[in-house]
Amino acid sequence: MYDTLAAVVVLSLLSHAYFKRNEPQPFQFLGYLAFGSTLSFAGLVGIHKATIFQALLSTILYASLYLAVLSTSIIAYRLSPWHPLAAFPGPKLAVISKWWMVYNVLGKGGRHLTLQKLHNNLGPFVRVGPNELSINHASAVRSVYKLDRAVFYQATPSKGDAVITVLDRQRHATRRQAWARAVTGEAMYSYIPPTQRRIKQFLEIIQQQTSAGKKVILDHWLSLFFMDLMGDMGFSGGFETMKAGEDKDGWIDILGKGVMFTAAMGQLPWLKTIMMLLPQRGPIESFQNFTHDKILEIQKSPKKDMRQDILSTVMDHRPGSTPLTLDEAAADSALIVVAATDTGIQTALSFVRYICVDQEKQRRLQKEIDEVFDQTGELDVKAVMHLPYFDACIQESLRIMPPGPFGPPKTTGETGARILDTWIPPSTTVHVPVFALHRDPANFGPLADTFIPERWLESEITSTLDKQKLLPCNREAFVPFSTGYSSCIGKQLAQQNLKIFLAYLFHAYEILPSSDFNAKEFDASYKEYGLWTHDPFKVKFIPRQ
Ligand code: HEM
Repeated sequence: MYDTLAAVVVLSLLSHAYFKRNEPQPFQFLGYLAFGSTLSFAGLVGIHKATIFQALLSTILYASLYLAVLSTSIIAYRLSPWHPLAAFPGPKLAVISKWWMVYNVLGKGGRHLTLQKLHNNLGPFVRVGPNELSINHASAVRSVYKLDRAVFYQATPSKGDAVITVLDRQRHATRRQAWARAVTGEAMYSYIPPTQRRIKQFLEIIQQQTSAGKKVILDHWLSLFFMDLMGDMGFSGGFETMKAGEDKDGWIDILGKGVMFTAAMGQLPWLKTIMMLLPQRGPIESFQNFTHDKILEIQKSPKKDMRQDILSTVMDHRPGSTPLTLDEAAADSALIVVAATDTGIQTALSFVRYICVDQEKQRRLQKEIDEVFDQTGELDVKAVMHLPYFDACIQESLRIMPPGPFGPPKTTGETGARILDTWIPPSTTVHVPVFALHRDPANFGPLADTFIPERWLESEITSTLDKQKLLPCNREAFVPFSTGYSSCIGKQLAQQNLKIFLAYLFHAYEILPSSDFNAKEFDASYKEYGLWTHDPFKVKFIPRQ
């Protein structure tokens, strides 16, 4: 008996040594466990002539002992001075298990603040997982962002890869070229007329709500606006949520939950194999049906009739490149909505949130914007792209509340990497905590938590405002769109959408927060789940003369 128990302990320790190098998939591990248990059961019955009941009990005992020793050995190793990341400080629970991060994302929604606090206390390198480091330093940004993507991205709940989840660099580059054709250069300008049509519709709704004396829940209408807009740009139409006054299919909600799911499960990518077995019902299924129909529509349409939308351009592969599979096209379709809606909503919301509480800033902004509208109310789209104060307000909105507060996770791969003159061992996941970086006084001065667009205007820093308070303004530490080979390909399109939308809005209305608005409470309501959630934001629109 004792010999067998000792053998189980040795087997556990040996399998830990093996799994450290060859991490098994969940079903593979269960397969090993089932195989071992079957051997034990058969041996007990066949060789030791045990009864079935005795054999079953003993097998359960051996399996439990095996799992207990394996877990203890893993935890002891992670906490030990022999672990390659032992020199980096971090919370014990984070060092032991990735579930610490999952809890901080799903359980608390306060990961952005947890990371900020940890860095304030422990310095630029913090161990936030058994094999993961958070690196909060402006000079680390470029070295981190040029590394390969971590397996985090493989947790996305879809069968095929979207451009954003492709790990292979060459395949990613080809997919990215197709996206570049769809959302940059000439293509970008073709989206201006549909954008203006949607803005007109949005303004009409605001007018109706305002003349009926209603307060407007801005985030609700922003969600519908960006959803309809991306329906037009992405698929040549298909969403009419503003008209309905609601997202009746629940797609915004479900795609947001998909991001939350990835943010949490990306910590445990092995869980995807299990999750994918669950039946996908409700909004996710109806969204998949929608994209499936659009994909077939594009596949069937003759080339000369190709529509000018993101999906058809992304699917229009060039000679020599592999066409997208149906699953890949479906994954890119979801990305069109995920990448562009919530990021747009959150940026526009932060912009309005900070401008509407400060009349001086709002008047200065409107003065600048009014100059690019003619007498008939027509906007000079080219000119609106080059308004310095407007630009500074958008930068500041993206700095203070970056729509992607957790930086893209990368891996040091098989070779390891040198970051900030520190050697990071192979197979370490590293990321830059964007929220903490953007709010760090080392990068944005003592008023890093305050919305001050002037910090982006060099002329103002040297003249009117107190230099001490606004400097430094470290552009290297400003990464709302990420940077490097996998940075946001839609950056310019995003800025075009936001500028045209916000220019029309502030040209037509003076915007005030509702009388019960409490800035402190509202800001404290922000929770980070890979994307932001917060309390509703109600505003009053006052038509301008
Ligand atoms: C304010 C608005 C936006 C922000 C702040 C933003 C931010 C980002 C960030 C941080 C990434 C890198 C994510 C990662 O690597 O995990 C990214 C990637 C991406 N974004 Fe955006 N984005 C915005 C709008 C858009 C728009 C309008 C589009 C196009 C319709 C778009 C398309 C993409 C795509 C396709 C990628 C993946 C790029 C690649 O894998 O090479 N984004 N975005």
